[in-house]
Amino acid sequence: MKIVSIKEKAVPISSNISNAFIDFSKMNASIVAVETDVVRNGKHVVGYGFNSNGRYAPSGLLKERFIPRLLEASPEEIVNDTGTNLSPEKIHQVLMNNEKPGGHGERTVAVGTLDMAVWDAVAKIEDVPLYKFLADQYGDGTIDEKVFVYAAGGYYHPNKGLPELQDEMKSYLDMGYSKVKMKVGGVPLEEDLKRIEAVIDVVGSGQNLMIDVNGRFNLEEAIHFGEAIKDYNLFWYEEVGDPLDYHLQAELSKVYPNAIATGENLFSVQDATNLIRYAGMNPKTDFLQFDCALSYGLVEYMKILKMLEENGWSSRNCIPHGGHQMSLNIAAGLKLYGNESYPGVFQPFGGFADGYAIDNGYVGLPDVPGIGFEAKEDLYQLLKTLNLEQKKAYIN
Ligand SMILES: O=C([O-])CC(=O)C(=O)O
Ligand SMILES: [Mg+2]
Repeated sequence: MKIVSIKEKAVPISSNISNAFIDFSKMNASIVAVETDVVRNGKHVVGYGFNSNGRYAPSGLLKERFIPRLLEASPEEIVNDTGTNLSPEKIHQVLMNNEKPGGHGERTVAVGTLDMAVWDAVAKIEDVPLYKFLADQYGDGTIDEKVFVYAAGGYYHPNKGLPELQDEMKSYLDMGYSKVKMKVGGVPLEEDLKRIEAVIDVVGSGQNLMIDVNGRFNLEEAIHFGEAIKDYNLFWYEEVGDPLDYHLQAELSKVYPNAIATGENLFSVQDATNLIRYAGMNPKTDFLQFDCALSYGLVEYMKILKMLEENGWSSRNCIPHGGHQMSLNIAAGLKLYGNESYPGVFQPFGGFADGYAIDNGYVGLPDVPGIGFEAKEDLYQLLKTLNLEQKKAYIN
């Protein structure tokens, strides 16, 4: 069993939305296809992956370093002990060969992108959905039949006033979501409070609303804003300060009484460990948003889950960032609390399988081999363009 070829290209996911820290006018993402020599249904098994939104396509890292490194590995270095499938753990080792610890940078995104494609291929070779493979091999053998998902949006956007913000949130409720998320921290406090109240009017209660600062506030602003919103009793107050400022997080946790969420910009098990050690977060109330596609992939994410367990946290504290099907599979197979979803933005990467409507804030998963990209037509059409280029390359 071997990897025959790996293709990568950068595709745009740009739009004119902004959060409190960045706009998305130049945002893109890498898509990859890992083709194996294993034949299923008369064709080579191909695993697909992509990086989550918020970090740019790591094309250079993939093309110059990680793809050649994986292609140069011998079959013994990448195949499991029984020789029946690829080993994501061994492939992780190969990819991380000659990489120093610390300073994780955006190599974590490159490795996370390839890791997604490897898991897709592994589950396709087993001929089962990834969530089932994870539950059987790494979990307790059972799956969550439906997964909690919330609708993330509420971005700042030119010409978007309160009525437009309310219409957006109404549309998410109409789709079947029960909780929604909006951006804050990009305009003066008074204006954000009006935006929050306008959305609570639509969703009925602060418990149906999350707010996301995208790391904008310093400690004083974090506490001041927290004081102003605490009586709304929001579902969570997200990524309030710089993601690596554990002191800010710890000081905020002392005074803000409701749930806090963070972690989408922590990219390694060591960063996650520091958060749990030093940031004063509460395993009874708080949420962790590590996104495997940005942070060395599921092999690293499982190390994070183990670290959490050792520190008295549960997988049920986790609701990953990114709104992609990879984390949805992890949520169902390894029993997370739920997953993010972007019904209105970052298409075709956000959202789930076609024909699986959201019902009262929960979504089901398709019974197809792999991650399920083939059950999401717009995404599959995009991913397939990698294969077409591969075929052309063979003819030339
Ligand atoms: O706006 C973004 O970068 C996305 C984000 O933080 C989220 O989905 O939580
Ligand atoms: Mg966020």
